[in-house]
Amino acid sequence: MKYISTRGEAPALGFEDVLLTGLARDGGLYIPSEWPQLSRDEIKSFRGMSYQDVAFRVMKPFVCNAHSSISEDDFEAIVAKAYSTFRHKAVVPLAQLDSNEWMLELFHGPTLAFKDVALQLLGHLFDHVLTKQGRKVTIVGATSGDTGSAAIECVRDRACAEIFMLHPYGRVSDVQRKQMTTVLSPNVHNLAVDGNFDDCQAMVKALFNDLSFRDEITLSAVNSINWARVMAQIVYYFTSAVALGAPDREVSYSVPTGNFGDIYAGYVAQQMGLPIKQLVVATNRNDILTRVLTTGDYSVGTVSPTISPSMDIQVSSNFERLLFNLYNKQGDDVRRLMNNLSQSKSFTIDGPELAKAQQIFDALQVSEEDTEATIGQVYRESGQVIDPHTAVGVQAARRKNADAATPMVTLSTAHPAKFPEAVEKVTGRHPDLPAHMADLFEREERCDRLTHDLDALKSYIRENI
Ligand SMILES: Cc1ncc(COP(=O)(O)O)c(C=O)c1O
Ligand SMILES: N[C@@H](CCOP(=O)(O)O)C(=O)O
Repeated sequence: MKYISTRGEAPALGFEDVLLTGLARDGGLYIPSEWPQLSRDEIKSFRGMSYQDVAFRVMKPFVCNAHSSISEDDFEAIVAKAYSTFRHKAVVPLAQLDSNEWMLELFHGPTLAFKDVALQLLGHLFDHVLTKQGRKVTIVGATSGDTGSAAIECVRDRACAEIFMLHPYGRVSDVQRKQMTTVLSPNVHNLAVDGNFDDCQAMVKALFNDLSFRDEITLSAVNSINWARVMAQIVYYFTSAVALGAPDREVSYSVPTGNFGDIYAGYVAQQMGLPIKQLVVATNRNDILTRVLTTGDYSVGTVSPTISPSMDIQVSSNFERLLFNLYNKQGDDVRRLMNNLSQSKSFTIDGPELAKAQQIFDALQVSEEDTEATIGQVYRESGQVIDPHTAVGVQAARRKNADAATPMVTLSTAHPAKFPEAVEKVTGRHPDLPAHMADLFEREERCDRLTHDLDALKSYIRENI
C-alpha cells in the first residue's frame, strides 16, 4: 500500500516515510491509496480477542506491506508495548448508560485523553523506525490541550526526537497545561502562543510548507495530519462494534469533534467493512463542521472559548481528507477549495458532494448550557461523571439517534479530572486525578511565551534544537 497526498502533487510514499513526513510537500495530507477490506468473517473473529490482537490485525495492512520494512513480528511487539501503559485491561472499555446507549472510555492512557491511544503507538513506531535508520527528527505540534501532553509523554527522554509543542496561552485548562509544562526532559519544549489553537496549527503548517526550513530541522508531526494518528484511532471502532454485536448488527457513533480526526477514523472503519449505521459529528459552539455538513458553508469564524476547550477549533485539519474522498480523489478539486480557504477564509461544497457528505454524517452543535445540563443529567441518571467534551457527544447522540434499536456509542474522549471546575460546578463532585498525577500541582513548570510570529518560532527552534 502506498500513501497519496490529498492535493495530488506530492510523491506517493510508503508507511515509514508517511510516519516521519507529517504534511505532504504540496501542503496536502497523506491518505492510503485504497482502503483495506476486512470480511465479515474476519470481523467476527475479533470476538473475544484482546484490544492488542484486534489492533494488530486492523492496522497490519497499513503498516506491514510491500512498501514498508516493518515486519509483522516487530509490529505486533510494538502494539503490545504501546497498550501496556493503559490503566484498564480492556484498554478502551465500554460503559453502559441505558439499554442501547453506551460510552467508549478512551481516557485510560497515561495522559487521560483519547490521544494516548494513537500517540502511545506513535512513540514506539518513531523509536523503531528512527533507530533503524539512525536518524533524529524535530517534532513541532499544536495543541488545544490534549494532543500536547499525549505527544510529550510518548517522546519524552527519547534520543530520536526533540519536541516543540505550541498551545494557545490561557486557553487550555490548568490540568492540561500542567501536564505539558511539568515535563522537564531536555528534549521537551513548551511554548505558550499569544493566539488561539487555529493560530498555533497554522504556524505548524507554515513550517511544513517552508520546504528548506522543514528539511533543515528534519520536521515531523504528531498532530492528526500524521496518518498514523488516524490509523490507530480506527481500531476502537472495531473493538467496540464487535463487542456490541457487529458484524451481525449495525452500531452508531457520536463523536465530539474539533479537528475531524477521530470521526474520520470512524468513516475509515466503515469504508473497511465495519457496519456503522450513523456517524454523528458533535461540535461545541465553534460549529464550522456542523455548518458545513448541514449547509455546505465552510467559512471560518472567530474561535470562541468554551468549557470544552480542546474542541475550540475553526479550521478543522482532517476535513481535507474527507474532501478528497467526496471529490473522488481529485487533488485539483481539493487544491481549489484549499486555495479559497487560504485566500478568502471560506469555501462551499454543494451538489453531489454535499449530498454524499450528508449521507455519511449527521451533525449537531451543542450549546454551553446543554453541555452543562448533560453532565448533570448523566450524573443523576447513572452516577457517571463525564467531562464536557464527552457531554457534547452524549447530547448529540440523544438528539440525533435515528433508530432506538441500534446501539449508539458516544466516544468519551477525556477524563473528567482534566476539567474539574466545569464538572464540579454541575455535579458538586470534584473529579480526582489518578494516583500517578496526584502531585501535578506541586510540580515545577517550564514553558516559554511566544508571540504569534513565524520567524520568532523558527528562531526559537533553531536556538533550542
Ligand atoms: C477531549 C477531546 N475531545 C474531542 C476532541 C476532538 O477530536 P478531533 O480533533 O479528532 O475531532 C479533542 C481534540 O481534538 C479532544 O481533546
Ligand atoms: N484537540 C486537539 C487539537 C489537535 O488535534 P490533533 O488531533 O490534530 O492533534 C488537542 O487536544 O490538542
